[in-house]
Order: sequence, then C-alpha cells, then structure tokens
Amino acid sequence: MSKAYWCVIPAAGAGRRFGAAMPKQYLRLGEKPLLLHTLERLAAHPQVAGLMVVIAADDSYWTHGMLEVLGKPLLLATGGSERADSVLAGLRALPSSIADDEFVLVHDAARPCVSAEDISRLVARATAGDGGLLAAPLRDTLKRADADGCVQSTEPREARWRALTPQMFRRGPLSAALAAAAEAGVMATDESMAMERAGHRPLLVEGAETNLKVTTPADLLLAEFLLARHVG
Ligand SMILES: Nc1ccn([C@@H]2O[C@H](COP(=O)(O)OP(=O)(O)OP(=O)(O)O)[C@@H](O)[C@H]2O)c(=O)n1
Ligand SMILES: C[C@](O)(CO)[C@H](O)COP(=O)(O)O
Repeated sequence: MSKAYWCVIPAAGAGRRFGAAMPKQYLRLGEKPLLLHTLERLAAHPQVAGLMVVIAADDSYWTHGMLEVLGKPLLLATGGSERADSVLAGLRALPSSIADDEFVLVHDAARPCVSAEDISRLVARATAGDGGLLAAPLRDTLKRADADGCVQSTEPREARWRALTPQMFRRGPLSAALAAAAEAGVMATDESMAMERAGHRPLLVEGAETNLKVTTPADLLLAEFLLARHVG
C-alpha cells in the first residue's frame, strides 16, 4: 500500500473579496458547506493520512460533527492574520510523530473541486524530488496596468503558470522557510514562494483548471456547477 501523508488545510480566512455575511469556506455549496466538500475530497484520497484544519480563533461556524464524517484523523489548529501564518501554525500543530523529513500536503479550504487524479500525480512527482505544487499553464494574454488603469505592457506568457494547491514539501524545511519569510517581513502567498526564497526549486505539476479557488461569488457558481456534475 502506498504511503499516506498529512494535509494542512488553511481555513482561517475572512473571505473579504467574496463579501458574504460569513467566511466563504462556510457558504453552502449544494447541501453542505464549501469546507466540507474540500475535506471530503481530501479524506477520500488513499494517500491522505490525516487532516490538520486551521481555523480562525473567532470561528463560530466550525461544527464538530465534521469530525466523524470524514473517516480520517482530523485535528484543529488556530490560524493567523495571513494565510502563511495559518499554514505555519498548522505545520507546528501536526503530531510529533511526523518527522521533519516527511512530506506534507497543503491545500486551500477554498478549493473544493480538487481531483483525486491531480492529488495522486502531485504526490508521485513531488515526493520523487524536493517537493512541488499543482499549477496550470497561463492560457490568457497577461497585461500589466499603468496608474491610469490602461495597458502599460503585455507580459510574456511563455513559462508562466498559475499556482494551485495542494503544494507538497517536507515538514521541517517548509516550516523553516515560512518562518524565515515571516521573520524577513515577506508575505509568502504560497508555500512554493517561501521554499523558492529558501533556495529550493519546487516542481511544477500540471493540474486541472477546474481546481479553482473560490474567491468571488462567480467562483462559487462555477464550483457549484462542477460539483453537481461530479467533475474532479
Ligand atoms: N489568514 C488566513 C487567510 C487565508 N486563509 C485560507 O487560505 C485559503 C486561500 O486564501 P483566500 O482565498 O485569500 O481566502 P481569504 O483570505 O478568506 O479571502 P480574502 O483574501 O478575500 O479575504 C483559504 O482557504 C483561506 O481560508 C487562512 O487560513 N488564513
Ligand atoms: C495558495 C494559492 O491558492 C496559490 O495560488 C494562492 O496564493 C492563495 O492566495 P490568496 O490570496 O491567499 O487566496
């Protein structure tokens, strides 16, 4: 049986860009909260050993009923002001039995459509090397705006990828890289950025465009459509 890995799920955001009355990870998608769709997808994967869900200190929406539903060990940690702070808190709260050289996955709670195939592909490729991330090649023309909101330049599209999650790195080096970035006042917007800053070369593993991050109401509609058609 292939090895399984713990997954840290940052779920402590406020969802400000969404503009809902509650944090977007608790908005209903079909018959259950967005977060539960994500946790179920992760828990169903045979190479996910356990879930470390990082929630906000003032989270009043988490229901402990989720603990039984998933059939995998599930722990809770308290997040911080930025996503990187929440991920680091989750890494530090993992069981001490997870050694520093063990790989861990990090997946956004806001990405409920991640596919089992993509997770399997990432695990196989990332653990064969120094770690890596799911990503999608940029397929649109990219523009840089000037101060007036007009096009300043068209950016090269070649070798440009959009980072997705899960991202997968060894527990110790990832924790150290995130802590170093925070210490330097650098806000790492993903795990790869912190690892790159620490001198690593994360592997880009192509993932499905349907693995979208729910950021705005339009994203929620698309996620609902995809989940209803069992995409991913
Ligand atoms: N301090 C934070 C900020 C974000 N996240 C999580 O990181 C993921 C990606 O972040 P994003 O999509 O930006 O979520 P929010 O920060 O909630 O959104 P916004 O920036 O619009 O407030 C989400 O699952 C979010 O819950 C987190 O755990 N802790
Ligand atoms: C981690 C991430 O989803 C990769 O694209 C992205 O950086 C999260 O950004 P956010 O602003 O915290 O949603």
